Amino acid sequence: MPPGSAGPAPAPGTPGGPLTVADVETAARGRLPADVWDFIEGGSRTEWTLAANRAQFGHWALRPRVLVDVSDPDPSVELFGDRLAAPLAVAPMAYHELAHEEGELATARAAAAEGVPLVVAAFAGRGLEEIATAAGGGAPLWLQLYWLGRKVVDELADRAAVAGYRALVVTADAPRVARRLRDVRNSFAPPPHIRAVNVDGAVPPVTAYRAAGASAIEAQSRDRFDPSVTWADLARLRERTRLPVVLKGVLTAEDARLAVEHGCAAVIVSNHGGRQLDGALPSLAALPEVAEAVAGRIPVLLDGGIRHGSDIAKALALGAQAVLVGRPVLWGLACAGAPGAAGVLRLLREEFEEAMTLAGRPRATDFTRTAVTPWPPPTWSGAPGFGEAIPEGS
Ligand SMILES: Cc1cc2nc3c(=O)[nH]c(=O)nc-3n(C[C@H](O)[C@H](O)[C@H](O)COP(=O)(O)O)c2cc1C
Ligand SMILES: CC(C)CC(=O)C(=O)O
Repeated sequence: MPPGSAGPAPAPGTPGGPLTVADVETAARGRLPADVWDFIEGGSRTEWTLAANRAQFGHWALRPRVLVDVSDPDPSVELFGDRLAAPLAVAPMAYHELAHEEGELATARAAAAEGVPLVVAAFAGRGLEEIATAAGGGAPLWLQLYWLGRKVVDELADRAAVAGYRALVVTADAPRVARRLRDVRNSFAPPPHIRAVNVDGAVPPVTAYRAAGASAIEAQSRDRFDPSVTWADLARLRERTRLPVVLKGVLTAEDARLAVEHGCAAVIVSNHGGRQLDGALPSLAALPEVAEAVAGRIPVLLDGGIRHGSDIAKALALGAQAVLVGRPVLWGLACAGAPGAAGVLRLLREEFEEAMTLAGRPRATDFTRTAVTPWPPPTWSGAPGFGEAIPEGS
């Protein structure tokens, strides 16, 4: 069944529509071909990191304050000179047309409707200029880059600046794409009509790497990603562009300090949604050490496993200024195109606003370290083990 062929499912916020991100996930599953579902949903190798990302939110509890005036909660935050409606952005994801035929154009409209940034992937299926037109100035756009050689990176960076993008996001955790067993079993390749148009010409289409018993995406990355890049390349890019350069895929204090020293405008604490180094620590677990190392010098963002407004609150309390959300946006797209993706973003913002109100923290910046406590308390015997799975849909 091609995506969207069953007609749109109700978007979150519409009568009878999904009430949670988990509801959207369930609805999306029935609407996507099995191999596309696996590509979106899956992680690398044993998928331990994928599960641990989610589980880690269950190891912190919110500490609500009472009798605070919460009559006018304000979830907005500022990043790179733009005011965001919530401390939320759409994480970069390749090939949105896998979820909906309008692809990134629909996502751009959704982000604009909700007033949050969209990070456009280097492997987007639509031109970065037409995505900017679809956003219509309503959403700040940031462009994600892979190390595809200096010429490609420079050209994309220049095009982004001309098209009004507000930042570059350099993904550092993928010298090549990890082995994702679901994609290997499915011999996964995107269908030929879905093309990474912004890098076409410079990179052979992913379908050229289609082979039985292999992931075409992994094969393409082994052929075309440059695994020799270092901090010096990042510094060179930063000197060359006037856009802020954000480093995505930082999980340690050491790399956070280097990112600051090399002039990064922000770091994104991320393990690529459990799709790269399996066994890497969950992003929420890495957040406190990164925030401490950065010490307020640049913004710290986080992605991986954000599924509830309370997850956003916990991430902010542990040192993030904002979070990015990945898969849920594709689920929303698969269900109902732009309104579906917008509905997911709105749901997360509304849940976050509720958490602010009920936790007695009326501004996003009120979620400081005292807003959370480890759970269960470390002294408890029989505390669940680190990384223990939490129930499906929680
Ligand atoms: C289908 C899919 C494609 C992705 N493509 C990219 C990409 O092209 N570049 C990138 O930096 N990260 C990519 N990511 C990782 C996301 O940016 C993000 O780190 C991750 O999805 C966050 O976790 P979450 O899905 O649990 O919210 C992708 C993730 C998914 C699910
Ligand atoms: C085209 C791929 C490299 C996209 C990606 O980063 C991912 O699937 O996680």
